[in-house]
Amino acid sequence: MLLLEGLSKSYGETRVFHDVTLELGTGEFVALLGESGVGKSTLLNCIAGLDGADAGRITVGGTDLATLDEAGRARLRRARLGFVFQAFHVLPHLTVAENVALPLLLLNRPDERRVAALLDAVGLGALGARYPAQLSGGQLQRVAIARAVVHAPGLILADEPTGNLDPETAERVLGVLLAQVREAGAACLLVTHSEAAAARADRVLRLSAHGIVAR
Ligand SMILES: Nc1ncnc2c1ncn2[C@@H]1O[C@H](COP(=O)(O)OP(=O)(O)OP(=O)(O)O)[C@@H](O)[C@H]1O
Repeated sequence: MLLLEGLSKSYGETRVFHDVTLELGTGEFVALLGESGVGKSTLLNCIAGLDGADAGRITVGGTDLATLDEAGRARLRRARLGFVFQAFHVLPHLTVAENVALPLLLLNRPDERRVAALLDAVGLGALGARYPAQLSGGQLQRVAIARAVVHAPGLILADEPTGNLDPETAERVLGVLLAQVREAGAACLLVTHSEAAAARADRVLRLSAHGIVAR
């Protein structure tokens, strides 16, 4: 589902990562660890086509991102990708339920039952009519997780999705991500500092300035 080959990225003189190679198959749940600032979020942004790598190749579902223009990358993101951003990026003028429904609307596949089921699954079943400003940080994080998986994407990129959650709630949302992997066959790359989250993964990798290695 995802193939990274010799991926390198610098910001000016600062090398972020170098020669990253990784293959992530359908139905695989992989945790990516690494020190703060080592480039984990930047790597996810490159995979999503939101940032550009300096060298190497990114293939998502058999498509080389370099062969797509901006509109093509946006289409690929919409159809195949679910992204849980570290900063959530929940839209403030939409309700919780509308935020979660958005990926389905963009694909012309509205499905209120699916939205309601996912809100229930992340423990927000009673809060669908609220606006983001009326939620806690951990609740916003769960909105972002429900939104990332609502359209059953083939590839889920999750940046610290349990960072603001208590252990029990964290376990619950990991279960939602795992269900997408185990039952819907998604591939999931989970960036985390949490050992509990890493323990649920099929493989645990570590990103350093030299590349990605198995931990
Ligand atoms: N737009 C940018 N311009 C310049 N440097 C940047 C930019 N974005 C990120 N960086 C730098 O690139 C490095 C990698 O940042 P990134 O956010 O990818 O790290 P991370 O591993 O996700 O960190 P954390 O675990 O703290 O979230 C950091 O040193 C950061 O300061």
